[in-house]
Amino acid sequence: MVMTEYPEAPKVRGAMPSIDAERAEHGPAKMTARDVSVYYGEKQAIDSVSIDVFSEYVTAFIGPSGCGKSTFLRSLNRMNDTIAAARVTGEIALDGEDIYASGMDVVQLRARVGMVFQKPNPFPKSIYENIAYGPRIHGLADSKADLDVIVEKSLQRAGLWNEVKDRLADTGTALSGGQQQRLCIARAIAVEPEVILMDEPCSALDPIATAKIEELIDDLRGNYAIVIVTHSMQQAARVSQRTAFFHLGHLVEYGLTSDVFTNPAEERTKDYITGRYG
Ligand SMILES: Nc1ncnc2c1ncn2[C@@H]1O[C@H](COP(=O)(O)OP(=O)(O)OP(=O)(O)O)[C@@H](O)[C@H]1O
Repeated sequence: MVMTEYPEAPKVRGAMPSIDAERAEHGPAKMTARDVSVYYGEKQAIDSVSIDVFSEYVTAFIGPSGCGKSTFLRSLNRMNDTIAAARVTGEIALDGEDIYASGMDVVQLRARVGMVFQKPNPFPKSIYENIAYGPRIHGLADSKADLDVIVEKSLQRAGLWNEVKDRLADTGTALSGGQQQRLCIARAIAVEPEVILMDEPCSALDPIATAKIEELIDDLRGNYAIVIVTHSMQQAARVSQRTAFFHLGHLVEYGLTSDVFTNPAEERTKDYITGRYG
């Protein structure tokens, strides 16, 4: 189903004029959310959030604990479907197509909109198999040779190839935490996603492994729309070009990262980035 075009940018205060200008330059957003609310049973966790996500940028979701960042992130590839009490209203589109439409193939959607979790979660299989599994089930390889190429390319892109090329048969769970997280990123990349959602991907990692993931995010920028939930404002400032500030289930402000951090439009954003709560 093709959804309505949205000529107007979502009505959120912040640096929208700049985003409007870039939208004019880059064309339509990769993903659009309009009036999205998410409930867990009776409890509302997200209230009428509208946002555009572009392929050209890394977009950071920031805000105090419990404000709904992860909930909203999970609604972008229907991971909330796996939570029985969760209900999503409003519209979310990928290239203009309603991802909650009844005919949507959710397995295919989650390949197009991949996800990397807080805690690295490689399959308890070999490094090779961790990467090969997705392309195989999605029919992206015709032969073992094709699969070998995909595995190598994905590990290269995730900056892990040189570290693991001689031990592809070893189990993925035997790698260090940072390597496991890069393996998970390689696994997401292997099925040729258009969007990669990252839910606090560095929170279980030490500073060196964190720096490597941040470098990797920067390398991947522009090839995929990347959305990252982070508790670290320094990280948001380092890796993202767009920042969305959430508070109590609302999207308070969304704009250029540089503007959100140096000249926020909203008092609540200012209080958060200056450490008055959170
Ligand atoms: N599976 C669930 N069932 C019921 N309520 C939930 C569930 N997951 C989250 N919530 C509630 O929804 C609200 C938003 O939670 P969410 O985890 O999305 O926030 P967050 O901003 O990502 O928090 P954090 O930064 O602490 O991870 C919270 O009140 C939380 O308790």
